[in-house]
Amino acid sequence: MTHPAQPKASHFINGAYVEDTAGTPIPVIYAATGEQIATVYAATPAIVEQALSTAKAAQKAWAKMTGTERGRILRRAADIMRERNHELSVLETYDTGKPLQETLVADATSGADALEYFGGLAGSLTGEHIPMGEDWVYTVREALGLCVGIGAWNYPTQIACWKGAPALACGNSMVFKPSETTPLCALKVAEILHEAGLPAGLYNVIQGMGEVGAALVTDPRVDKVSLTGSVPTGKKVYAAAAAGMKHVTMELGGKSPLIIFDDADVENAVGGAINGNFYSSGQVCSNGTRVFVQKGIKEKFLARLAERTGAAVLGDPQDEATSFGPMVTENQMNIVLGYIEKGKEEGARLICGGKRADMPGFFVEPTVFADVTDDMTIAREEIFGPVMSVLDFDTEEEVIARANDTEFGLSAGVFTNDFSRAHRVIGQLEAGSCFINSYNDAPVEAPFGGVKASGVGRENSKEAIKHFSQVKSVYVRMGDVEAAF
Ligand SMILES: NC(=O)c1ccc[n+]([C@@H]2O[C@H](COP(=O)([O-])OP(=O)(O)OC[C@H]3O[C@@H](n4cnc5c(N)ncnc54)[C@H](O)[C@@H]3O)[C@@H](O)[C@H]2O)c1
Repeated sequence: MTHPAQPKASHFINGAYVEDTAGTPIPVIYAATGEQIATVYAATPAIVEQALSTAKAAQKAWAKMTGTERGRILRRAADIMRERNHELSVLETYDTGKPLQETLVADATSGADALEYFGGLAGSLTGEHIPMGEDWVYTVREALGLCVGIGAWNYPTQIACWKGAPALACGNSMVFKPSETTPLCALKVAEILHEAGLPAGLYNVIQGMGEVGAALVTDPRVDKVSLTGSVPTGKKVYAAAAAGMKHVTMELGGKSPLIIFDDADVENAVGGAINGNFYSSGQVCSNGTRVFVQKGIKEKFLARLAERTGAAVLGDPQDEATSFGPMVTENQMNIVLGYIEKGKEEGARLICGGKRADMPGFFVEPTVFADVTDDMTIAREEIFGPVMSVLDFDTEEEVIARANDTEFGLSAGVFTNDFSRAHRVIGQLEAGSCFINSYNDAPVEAPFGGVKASGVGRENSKEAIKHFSQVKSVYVRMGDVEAAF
């Protein structure tokens, strides 16, 4: 019998599901059991061509509609997503292995927030009037044209919406390629957008590995590329886009610092460290995986952290009582286990976890290492799994320098009851998305993105509008033209 997660077809192009079994088969494996639940096929060159030519042809008429008309469709899609939240959350759990307890509140919900927010903004996208004496300049905010979105595997619904919603609000069309690891959810986003009244051809989803992504990025018809992925992929995609002088948004990886001062509330700091390391089994780009704890609070912090981490419920992710799911793939599990072994070898002190869980599926226990030093591999490289490194520090000045000593700059957090210190420290941290006495909140109203190797541009908020549109300026002369001859 066909599994309920199996989509109607692999691709969604020009308002309809499209299949082409000539492409490489991509098995969809449910991470909690290891069983294959669906198959999709990578886009062939013919499918890539169909998606790009459709998106190119549909864009101009869409950009001519008023923002309010475009926004109404996005807001209708948001309503449909909320009505179907349960069904979409179950699918997100099949796609990623993340527990339903999380997906019910984080994924389709966040996707719907983006559609609603950018739907609301669409009618307000205007230019400026700049007086120049008798003359004047006016500016017009215009769409970029055809945008490509490329997704990572940790938030397939959210990423499809965080890229699609602002792109469409500004009058662009999009071809979205989900990660080959989680190909299912973006198809539902496309289906819902069209059900809400989106004209055919404006939001297309095609499947495939890196080479399909590369074919999209290098196509001369494409005006902008928005990637969520790792730093090595980001470097390749950014370079390919630069060769065609295309706009980019790069949402890449991190190794973010979370700094806990002696005067912090211990329960809140432990809660922040758990949210910043173990949510989605640690598969979150903004995670605060270098937890710097001031020496006076260290043992108290570690004791409560170990106690509370012991309360994680590993199990069937479709059971709402489960609070901690598997790694997305067997390969990702092995990468994470490799880092855990490195941590042990390099002399970090294991506080809890530290191995594969004794159950089916790709589960790794939530793991905490203490006495981690700055030069250890687990403190330097992005692990993308449930491995928290706790490092000691003495002074504010010292911790700021150590926190910034990384190529990454996605996020940073500070826990302290001294608010002048909180703002002083955050002001000196090299990171794009920061938190004070909290961690990993990502509301659509707040800009999200990184500095240094963690990325270029911002998603969400009004900032995203700037990255999916461009400004035309028009000088208007009221008098005669003076010329030299
Ligand atoms: N900053 C953010 O918003 C954010 C959010 C989630 C994940 N991430 C990062 O994503 C990474 C994990 O995701 P992943 O393993 O899927 O990343 P990845 O870099 O392996 O792949 C990302 C996407 O890029 C595609 N791709 C690969 N090579 C390509 C090429 N040459 N041209 C075009 N596309 C190509 C892949 O098929 C996939 O869809 C982590 O580093 C994580 O930190 C960042």
